[in-house]
Amino acid sequence: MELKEYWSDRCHSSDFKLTRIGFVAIRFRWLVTLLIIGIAGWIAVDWWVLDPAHFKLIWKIRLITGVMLTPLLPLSYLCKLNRRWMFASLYCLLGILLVFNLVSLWSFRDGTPIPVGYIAFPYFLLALLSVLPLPVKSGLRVAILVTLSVLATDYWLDSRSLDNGALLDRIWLLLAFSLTMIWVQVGQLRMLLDLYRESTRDPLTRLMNRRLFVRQLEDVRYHSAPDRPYTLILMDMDRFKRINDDHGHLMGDEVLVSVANTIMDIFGSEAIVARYGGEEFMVLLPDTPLEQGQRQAETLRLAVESQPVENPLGEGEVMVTISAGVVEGRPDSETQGLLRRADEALYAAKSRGRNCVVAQA
Ligand SMILES: Nc1nc2c(ncn2[C@@H]2O[C@H](COP(=O)(O)OP(=O)(O)OP(=O)(O)O)[C@@H](O)[C@H]2O)c(=O)[nH]1
Repeated sequence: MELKEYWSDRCHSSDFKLTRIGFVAIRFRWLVTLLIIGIAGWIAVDWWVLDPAHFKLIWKIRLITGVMLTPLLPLSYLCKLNRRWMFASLYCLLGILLVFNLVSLWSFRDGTPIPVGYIAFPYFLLALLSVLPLPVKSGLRVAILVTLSVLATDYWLDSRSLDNGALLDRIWLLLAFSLTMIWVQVGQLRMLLDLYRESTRDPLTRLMNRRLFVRQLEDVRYHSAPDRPYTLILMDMDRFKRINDDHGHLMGDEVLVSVANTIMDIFGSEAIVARYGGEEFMVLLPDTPLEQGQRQAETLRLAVESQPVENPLGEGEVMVTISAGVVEGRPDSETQGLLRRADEALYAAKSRGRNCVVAQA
């Protein structure tokens, strides 16, 4: 877990970004629904608390705010598409609510005592926004926007209210609520990151699992240009059952981890590597033609063959080999068809006696 993951979403994987945005979209929709009901429903309280002349004005302000918030409900379905839509929706919501805060406080400019619900509104808003799993940078932006808008509103309506200790008091409260909001937001982001990793990583090798790999494959396929093919390598350990039977499952696990490390060493961060099944690994090489992918698979095969794995119980070493099937994909290749072809190429490699690479155009 790195600190920069909490500071900004720039270092999150594109798949996690989409997962988080989908999560934010759902919470955002609930937030808007509650705000519409709450802001409009508060009319009943105002009818009870305010004098009739004031009530005549304030119920209209509340109703207009409710109506202005309504388009954010359909917008929340767009906001799950990408982060730009997400932030546009969030700032629209903030804009409407801060204007509501300004106009409703302005309606008390004649000196009528302001009910506590109106004074507390910006703090309530910060508390509500803590339900969104935002990184610190986004939380800070929201907090600064709310703080500046509240101080500007106060200054505009009554510059004396910010004299002496009043300004410090306001800033202190806003700071306390902002920090709490950011703290809760980051806590949720951390929980989401943990759950995401648990559901997309293989616990033994820490490589991505099949579910995430297929999503990544679809993403690469979608973004690849017609003249820039990508290559898929499906590899399987040879006679792995025998390793388990002869040396025990602990040794089998050690071999899987060792091969996973070798794959990462050979392909580096350019490739998308997954543990595809029990003793199967998959490598996706974006922007790589078949011949190049075949050469890299051969390099890997030789590397695995030349590195015997030491038994963790200190009972000697085990020789390991792999077989691999290599296929090339284009933007119009169907995901399932591509995976089936890779499986057929691997089957061909096994049929040829194992410890070999078979490429199929
Ligand atoms: N230790 C260990 N074994 C596993 C794991 N996942 C699957 N296996 C074992 O992998 C073995 C796969 O055996 P088979 O499918 O028969 O294939 P194989 O023995 O490798 O033979 P070929 O693929 O035909 O070369 C099974 O015995 C599984 O129990 C794991 O996480 N750890």
